[in-house]
Amino acid sequence: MMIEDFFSILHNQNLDEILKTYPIVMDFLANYRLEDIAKDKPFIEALDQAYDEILEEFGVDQYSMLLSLHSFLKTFTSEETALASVSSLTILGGFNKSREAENVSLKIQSGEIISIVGPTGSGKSRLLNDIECLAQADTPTGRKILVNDSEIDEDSRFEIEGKLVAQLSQNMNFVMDLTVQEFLEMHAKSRLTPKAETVIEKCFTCANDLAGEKFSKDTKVTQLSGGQSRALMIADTAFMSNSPIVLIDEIENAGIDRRQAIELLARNDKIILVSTHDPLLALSADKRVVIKNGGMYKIIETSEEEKQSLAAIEKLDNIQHMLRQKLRFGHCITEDIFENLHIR
Ligand SMILES: Nc1ncnc2c1ncn2[C@@H]1O[C@H](COP(=O)(O)OP(=O)(O)OP(=O)(O)O)[C@@H](O)[C@H]1O
Repeated sequence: MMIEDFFSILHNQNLDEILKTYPIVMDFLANYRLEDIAKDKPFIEALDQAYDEILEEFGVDQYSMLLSLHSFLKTFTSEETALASVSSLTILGGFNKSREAENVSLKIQSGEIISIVGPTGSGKSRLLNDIECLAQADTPTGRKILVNDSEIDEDSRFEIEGKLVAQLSQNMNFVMDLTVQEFLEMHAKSRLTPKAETVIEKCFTCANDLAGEKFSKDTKVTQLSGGQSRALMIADTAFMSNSPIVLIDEIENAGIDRRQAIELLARNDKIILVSTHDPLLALSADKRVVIKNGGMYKIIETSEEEKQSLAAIEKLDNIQHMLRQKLRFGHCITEDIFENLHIR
């Protein structure tokens, strides 16, 4: 749908017709306490009648309210389209650091979780970056990213880039001195999130569940620990972003419940790529890409045997977690801990 179509719809169609096609518009109206507005006229005419008080309260005039609804519809429908329309992502091989051809290409279907493994400095983040910018043989690796088997032309590449991909990177540095509540409100507003208050509450509760140490809504985001800010961003991405592709760079250092985080992010048939050194995460994925010297070297499908080994890995992981907690809370590591675990 073209942008100007919405203008003509908003000018010419009665609100009840618009609501039939776009029920989400009710959320927009509710945000401005306009649920009771007359529905048997076009929006601007209905506003004309009795809503001066509300307009004044929100500090907007009728025209800016119209623009706001227009951009709400535009964002909502384009995100819905982006989400609905990505059924696969294909990475066509380019070159490794020695300029040898990568003889591997990978097609990822929606709903799949892919891990990326390889030594430090081998090129895992580079692969994520290629996907984030929807590379078209114009990055150091020469890789090409296809969406639904098609190349992406220049215009749509920059238009869809931000909507298609959400990235959680290793360093979450907040520059603005906002509280957690203000930060979530700002995101909800900029993404025109329907039912913003409920979603903000969900994000906050979920971030606190994921993070080892609790924080409050009044905590400044600049004061959150690495793990807490990562947890906040994961919850934010899970509940407020409609991007069909989520890229995660090394979640293991974050001090949060990693598997819970991945499961949360993988809702709604999203494509998830996670770069990791963590066996638990690597084997929780459907497939893993092994990176060597900057190139995709192998794709390994997680076998049944490997999946069954996850229970044992989880036990080891719990032991690590228990040791970490003991150290964190000032306890000493003694022989009897290992004897009780039958490790010695
Ligand atoms: N195929 C390639 N061609 C040229 N340069 C590459 C290629 N792959 C990776 N690089 C470069 O190698 C460097 C290290 O890569 P990257 O940061 O992706 O490694 P990593 O595996 O994520 O490391 P870590 O595990 O330490 O986070 C980067 O400068 C990256 O741009």
